[in-house]
Amino acid sequence: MNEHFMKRAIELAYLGSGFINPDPLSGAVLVKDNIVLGESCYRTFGAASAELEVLSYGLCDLSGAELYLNIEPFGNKAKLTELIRVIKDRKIEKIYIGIEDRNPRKEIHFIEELKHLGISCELGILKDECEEMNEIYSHYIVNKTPYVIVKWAMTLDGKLATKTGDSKWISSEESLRFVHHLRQRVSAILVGENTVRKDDPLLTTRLEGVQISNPIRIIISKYGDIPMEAKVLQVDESTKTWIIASELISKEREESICNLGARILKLKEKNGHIDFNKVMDLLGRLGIDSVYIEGGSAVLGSAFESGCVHKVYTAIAPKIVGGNKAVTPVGGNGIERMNDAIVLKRLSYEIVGPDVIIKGYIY
Ligand SMILES: Nc1nc(O)c(N)c(N[C@@H]2O[C@H](COP(=O)(O)O)[C@@H](O)[C@H]2O)n1
Repeated sequence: MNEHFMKRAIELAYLGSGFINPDPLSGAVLVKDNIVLGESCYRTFGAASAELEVLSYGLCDLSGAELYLNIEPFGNKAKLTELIRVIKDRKIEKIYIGIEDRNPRKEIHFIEELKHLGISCELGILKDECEEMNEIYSHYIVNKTPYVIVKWAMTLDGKLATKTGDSKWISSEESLRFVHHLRQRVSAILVGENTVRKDDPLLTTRLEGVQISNPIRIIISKYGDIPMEAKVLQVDESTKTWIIASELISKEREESICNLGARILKLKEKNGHIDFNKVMDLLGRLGIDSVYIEGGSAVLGSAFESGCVHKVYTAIAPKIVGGNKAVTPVGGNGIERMNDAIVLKRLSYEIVGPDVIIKGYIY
């Protein structure tokens, strides 16, 4: 039964995806005598917490009730003190918490405070699910650099496109929908200028029947060498674009891109390249907690070589295109010995339509 209510808290928490970054996804379920009395989740950045909201429902007697939270409540001292006061006043008997808040600067240790008050607390129900849903928060709050997720779709023979560069579409409609759920979760989506030139992608989130939030579109383009009519340069309130360029970008290019509403972020070149770790440091400083890299091959090569990738998704479509010139997913210099290969950890597989989606972690 405990897992059942925690599952519901997780489900609710996911409704905040894309709307509350860099705060954690949090859901709350209030239960008494195995009956759900209230449910809430954190869906708007800066709004009241899910826990406080669920406890303020109605005037019914909550003594002996239990509260299910996917993550330890976060926030400043005043907010948490108020929450603890309400929990005590309303005589909540037990609190089940999925995972602790990893914030190294937290002002109140919520679980310890409750224990001092004699309120029972159980930590670790559905821990793995709770960890995964808040992996972005848990990373960013400690490191202040974005959590980096990469994804590519490839054919069964490991190609990103045919030898002519044709890549639409490798994966199925079902896989594409899966991708849009990933886009919804993150603060930024990143591709290289070659992908913009070849695919002219929109890089927005498109999901039917769901309120969507578009990630900021980030394009790595040293000299802003992308067509002015590219879809990613058509910017409005809901579709922001940032170009990461070299400080050597020409004044004219910079002006034309900025006139379209995109923002240019300039970094020093190192050996003719923009250092990926510097990109991540900069984005972290700008409050970007998560970056989802969709390619192409050169950008994925740099991302892996820089060591900044945390999580990988690969959609493998049951198609074979052949050709030595057909590009493969991860470019760059590559390694010499198989023993030095990056080996993904905590692997899982999912059949999505006709494709297989592999998920794994670098760390
Ligand atoms: N999941 C997936 N399946 C394929 O078959 C693909 N070719 C890609 N490519 C990526 O999706 C981008 C297109 O984005 P929009 O739909 O225009 O927003 C493309 O540029 C690749 O990054 N992905």
